Amino acid sequence: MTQELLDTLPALRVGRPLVVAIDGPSGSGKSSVSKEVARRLRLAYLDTGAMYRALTWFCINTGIDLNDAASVEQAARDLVLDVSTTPQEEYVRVDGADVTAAIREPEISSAVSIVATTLGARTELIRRQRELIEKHHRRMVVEGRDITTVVAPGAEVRMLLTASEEARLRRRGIQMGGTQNAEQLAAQVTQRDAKDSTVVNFTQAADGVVTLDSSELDFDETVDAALVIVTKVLNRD
Ligand SMILES: Nc1ncnc2c1ncn2[C@@H]1O[C@H](COP(=O)(O)OP(=O)(O)O)[C@@H](O)[C@H]1O
Ligand SMILES: Nc1ccn([C@H]2C[C@H](O)[C@@H](COP(=O)(O)OP(=O)(O)O)O2)c(=O)n1
Repeated sequence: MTQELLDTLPALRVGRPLVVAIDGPSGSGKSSVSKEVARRLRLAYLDTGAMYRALTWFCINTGIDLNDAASVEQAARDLVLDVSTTPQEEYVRVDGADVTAAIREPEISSAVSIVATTLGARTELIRRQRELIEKHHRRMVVEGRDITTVVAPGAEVRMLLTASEEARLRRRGIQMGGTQNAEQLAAQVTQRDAKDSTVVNFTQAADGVVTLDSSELDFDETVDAALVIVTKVLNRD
């Protein structure tokens, strides 16, 4: 999709709200595709998964028992979090410390579901996510697991990005530089999704949510298909 064509869309005019909500399982391409979509549409960008990861990092590093729901919930309220909201730069800071790389470590990937399934912690992070969307005048691509259904069900565009399990495991394996064996990858992708699915549904599209299956598409084709969905949905309204 050419930039010229995108730039002529009336719905993209500065000042109009345009929230693009993208959900999907691990390794489906949410972060990378959403970031590029935000760049092309000149919108802000929020990776909500990074917030769950940052809270997990904070709990582990302050010795909070992840299985103690009340403590995790309190930690969510205490967390001093600064997360980037543009697709041009990526940073996550907790109490001013840069944890951008640390929150991607396998130790965090393995533990994050315990935090993400603590409902009180979700309530607090969802509140912060909505606040960030408002702060950016509702002009933002927001990606995660419950954006289309819970965080921003009123988003102008709602998409479920999927890919076969095989494609998702392969992509994550390449992304981790071949450092993880099949068992470790399954723990970080398939088993994590199974646990996360107990509190949010990101495997089936809710009413009004458009599914984009990227199994047979490469990265550029997926971005293009996502932009086609955005323009179609906006032209329909
Ligand atoms: N359509 C695609 N085809 C091939 N690789 C992809 C595609 N989409 C994303 N990727 C790559 O797969 C990896 C996982 O993508 P990522 O955006 O981190 O997924 P998620 O945020 O859903 O976990 C990244 O290295 C990314 O560049
Ligand atoms: N809106 C969200 C975003 C992420 N989560 C949870 C589920 C995931 O296990 C973790 C980390 O999310 P993240 O998007 O970083 O995960 P992947 O990039 O798919 O590995 O947070 C969530 O429950 N709700």
